[in-house]
Amino acid sequence: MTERKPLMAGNWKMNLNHFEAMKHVQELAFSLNDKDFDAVDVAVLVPFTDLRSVQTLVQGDKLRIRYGAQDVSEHASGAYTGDISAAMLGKLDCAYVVVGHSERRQYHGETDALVAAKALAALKHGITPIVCVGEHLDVRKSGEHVAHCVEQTRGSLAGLSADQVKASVIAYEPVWAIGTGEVATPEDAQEVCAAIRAELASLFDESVAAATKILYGGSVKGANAAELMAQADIDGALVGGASLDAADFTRIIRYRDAAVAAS
Ligand SMILES: O=C(CO)COP(=O)(O)O
Repeated sequence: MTERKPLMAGNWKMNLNHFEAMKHVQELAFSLNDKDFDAVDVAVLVPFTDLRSVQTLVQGDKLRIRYGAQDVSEHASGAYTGDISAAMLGKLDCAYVVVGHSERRQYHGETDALVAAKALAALKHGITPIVCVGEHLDVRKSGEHVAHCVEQTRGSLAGLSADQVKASVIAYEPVWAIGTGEVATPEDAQEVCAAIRAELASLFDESVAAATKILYGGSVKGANAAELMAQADIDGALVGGASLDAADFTRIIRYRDAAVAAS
């Protein structure tokens, strides 16, 4: 039996200014209750410019919503114009930071080695990195998707200790399913998440494989969250578009209700 508490993380991407962020977090907090937070960890991953406002709101109102950023520098400090360090995110009490999202890999040329360095920087400051991996459509069509994602996982965790991997989250996001409405079937998502978990067992040991959360991301909505969450190796979701809608994000967080209704 798995003890992994599900995590539903909303990646807002480049949406919502700090005023809109506060309104959205308030709306989300209003629609969730203690039972939801007891069952599922809920996080919002917001633009840097929203962090301070979200922190003030979450701490002022003692909300159980966690928050974090969408990227972090691999460097500690210095002449890196435009970058934000893990120490800065730590000062804002960020619980999470996304590293290696496919959009950063695609538009900013991020490599597995850089992603691993960013994950290490986050961990050093007590921030959980959400390490993203996933294949493009051509790789999926060639049938190489499992090998590709396993390789990407290995590269993106290079240099992390067993304990550091346990303190991380891995997100499998097939690029062809992101923002397209094209969700991977639960079986497709499970296949890759299981392979990633098996890789953790072979890189480290069974305890690392059993403890590390693996999320699925790519067109997750209230309507499909339950069937994805029914898979043995899927421990939550990294949600883009649907996380901008408090009602739909709430349905995702309450995926168990949909599962009950369907049975
Ligand atoms: O990239 C994603 C989350 O990080 C997924 O985005 P969508 O949920 O909009 O497909």
